[in-house]
Amino acid sequence: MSGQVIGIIGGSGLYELDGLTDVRSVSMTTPFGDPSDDFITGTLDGVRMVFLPRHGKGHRLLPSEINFRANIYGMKKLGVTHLISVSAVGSMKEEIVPGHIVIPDQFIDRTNASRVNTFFGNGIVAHAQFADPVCSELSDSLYTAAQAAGATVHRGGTYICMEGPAFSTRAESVMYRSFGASIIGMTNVPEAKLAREAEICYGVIALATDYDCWHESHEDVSIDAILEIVRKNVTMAKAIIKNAVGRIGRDRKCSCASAMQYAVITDRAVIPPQTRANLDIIIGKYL
Ligand SMILES: CSC[C@H]1O[C@H](OP(=O)(O)O)[C@H](O)[C@@H]1O
Ligand SMILES: Nc1ncnc2[nH]cnc12
Repeated sequence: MSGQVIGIIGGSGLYELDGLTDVRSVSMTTPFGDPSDDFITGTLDGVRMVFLPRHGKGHRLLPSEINFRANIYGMKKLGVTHLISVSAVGSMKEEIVPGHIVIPDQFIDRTNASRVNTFFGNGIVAHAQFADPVCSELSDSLYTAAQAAGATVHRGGTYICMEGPAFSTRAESVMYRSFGASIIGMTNVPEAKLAREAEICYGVIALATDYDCWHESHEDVSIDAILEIVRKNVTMAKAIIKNAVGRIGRDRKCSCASAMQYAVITDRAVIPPQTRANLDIIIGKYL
């Protein structure tokens, strides 16, 4: 059994993983509240895995209702070193055709303050570096895994994260294109920020499902159209995950595992005991 533990957060249409052995369901409450659902742990090709459906089983949670902190805390507590987000996204570029896969390398955050996207506060201040918001090593593995699964895959691109739940207006969609966005979704930015704070490598497998509402010769985005593309591609998404598992190295050569080493500015002597206790699993080694 290898040292790495791979977490998968399944997005719209991915509510379970195939092929796991030694499967267990882990129910957890955290100092930050309840995760989206029970975590499913198991082994895939000799690698320990943890799976969580982002919106809960049966897709019960709005993007704004997801307790991202509890989800990432739970992943960290279960030993996850590499976290893969699987997400349905709108395409903001002609060449990213519905059915294609994108491995994004940048984000633009258009969510609002209703999303809690940090473990800090309550007497402790830290500022993580976020210039490169995904792990490039993990993203390389996802890219080659997607190619091996036969996907048409785009390496790099900017994911714009909107609040939702309503889809964008046409004016917003056109504006996001002028920002240079490649894809649009509602979930990945809080997750990426919290994964960085928890020193977990984070990478994204984004499945383009629609052209949002900017494309003059395509239908405006609808749930029907998204689900049709997701259903057609869920087997491929699972194949990409399976291929990726064998490609993710045991040794982390990236800087994700020490991302918070110099990030905490607060005088250790004034950190409230409860705040310190809540953060023990996340960055206790620096406190
Ligand atoms: C079901 S359409 C909109 C919904 O799908 C995406 O979710 P996820 O990232 O979890 O796959 C998008 O972000 C919206 O939450
Ligand atoms: N067009 C879109 N906008 C936001 N989230 C999405 N998820 C899938 N398609 C989307």
